[in-house]
Amino acid sequence: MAALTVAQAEECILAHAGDFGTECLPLGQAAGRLLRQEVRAERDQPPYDRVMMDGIACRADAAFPLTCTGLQGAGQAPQSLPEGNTCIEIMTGAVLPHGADCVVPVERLKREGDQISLQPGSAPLEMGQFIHPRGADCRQGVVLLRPEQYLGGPALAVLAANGVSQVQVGRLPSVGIISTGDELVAVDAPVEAWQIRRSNDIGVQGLLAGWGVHEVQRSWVRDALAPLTAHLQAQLAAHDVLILSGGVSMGVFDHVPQALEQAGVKKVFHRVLQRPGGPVWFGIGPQGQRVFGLPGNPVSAMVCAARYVSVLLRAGQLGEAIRTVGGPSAPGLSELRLSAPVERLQNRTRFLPVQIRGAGEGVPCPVPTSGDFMTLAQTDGIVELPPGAEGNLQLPAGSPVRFYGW
Ligand SMILES: Nc1nc2c(c(=O)[nH]1)N[C@H]1C(S)=C(S)[C@@H](COP(=O)(O)OP(=O)(O)OC[C@H]3O[C@@H](n4cnc5c(N)ncnc54)[C@H](O)[C@@H]3O)O[C@H]1N2
Ligand code: MOO
Repeated sequence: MAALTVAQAEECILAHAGDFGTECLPLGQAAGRLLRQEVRAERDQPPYDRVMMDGIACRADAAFPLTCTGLQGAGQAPQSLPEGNTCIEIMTGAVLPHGADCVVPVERLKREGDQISLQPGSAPLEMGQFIHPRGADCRQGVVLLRPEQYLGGPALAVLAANGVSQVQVGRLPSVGIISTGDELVAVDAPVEAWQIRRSNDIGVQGLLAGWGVHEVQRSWVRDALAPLTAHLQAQLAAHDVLILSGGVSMGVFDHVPQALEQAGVKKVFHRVLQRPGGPVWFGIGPQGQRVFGLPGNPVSAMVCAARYVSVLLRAGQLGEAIRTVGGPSAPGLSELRLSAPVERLQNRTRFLPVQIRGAGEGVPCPVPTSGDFMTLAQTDGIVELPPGAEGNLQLPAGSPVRFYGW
């Protein structure tokens, strides 16, 4: 099978993303999730004519001085303004008293006993001033949130304000992250001169945490077909999604594709026209598990997780019926402008690490090879540079490019 373009790989992932299902969560646990229900306004918002300033409520055509006949705070049932030149002392958030049609802030008033007059030079009263009318924000029954909505702070506040205490959201998958490679040792183990510490697995776990996925198990297996196959079978039984790193290129110890096949995982694609991360692998397990084989080089592993695993997670949380586009599961900048010219590649997509500067500018932070990952920690993500044509590889400063954060 020929290598796919990045767009084709994304389409394949979307077509095979399936549906992680829906779950009902108490509002306090729903932050960062994707909504899978429609939410309508429980009542008009604000639900009553709401006083916007601490001061008095009166009639706009009343003649000062006014006689103050009562005090009404927020959370109290509305009083009635008596006939004549009267007012009620009122607090922000209170219901407008019956019969009143304007509010005067306390800074504009002088008080002597129960007699209230206007400060000299105060503007004339206008009907409706400092009153937030019932229904001005929204009318009862209008659609406020739709499926696919990211539940950040403002959306959670809307849910709470409308009495939604239990919310239908996309379920998150359980993920197994598997490092392969005989050279890899644990972070806290003694390390020989010919060994390296494994870092891709925790790096991928960090990305998953940023997308709200916390049910994660990390494991390691050596480069041998039989143990790899057995480990894959066990991990497939335990998780909805597997993310492997290493062993997907052409070395004699790169057993991952064969072991996946033996474990019943059907290949959807292997290799994408991109750098880094070209050897990336994706397939479907016997019970519909989604399986990624990320190339082992650390920059490649991060790039492929940021670009492809993010697409699967978002799509699987939304299900086929409601999802419209792929992309990162959390909102954020999705397009940057390049701060400097960059070179595209011919016939393949280039993923370039960047720092975000100011309002949506991406500063290129190229790394010499996909094994140089120490400076990646100073970057915010990658931009996707589509292939360029021969003789026209340079992309000028200011060009808009798609951004994937980490
Ligand atoms: N003859 C060819 N050789 C290679 C090709 C190719 O097309 N033909 N592709 C190269 C590219 S591109 C990449 S990327 C790598 C991908 O290789 P693998 O996925 O098989 O990964 P490994 O060989 O197992 O490891 C590569 C590199 O990454 C280090 N590594 C692996 N896992 C981890 C981990 N969990 N934490 C930290 N570092 C890890 C590993 O030690 C190697 O140095 O293949 C090229 N070769
Ligand atoms: O994914 Mo490889 O460089 O393209 O390291």
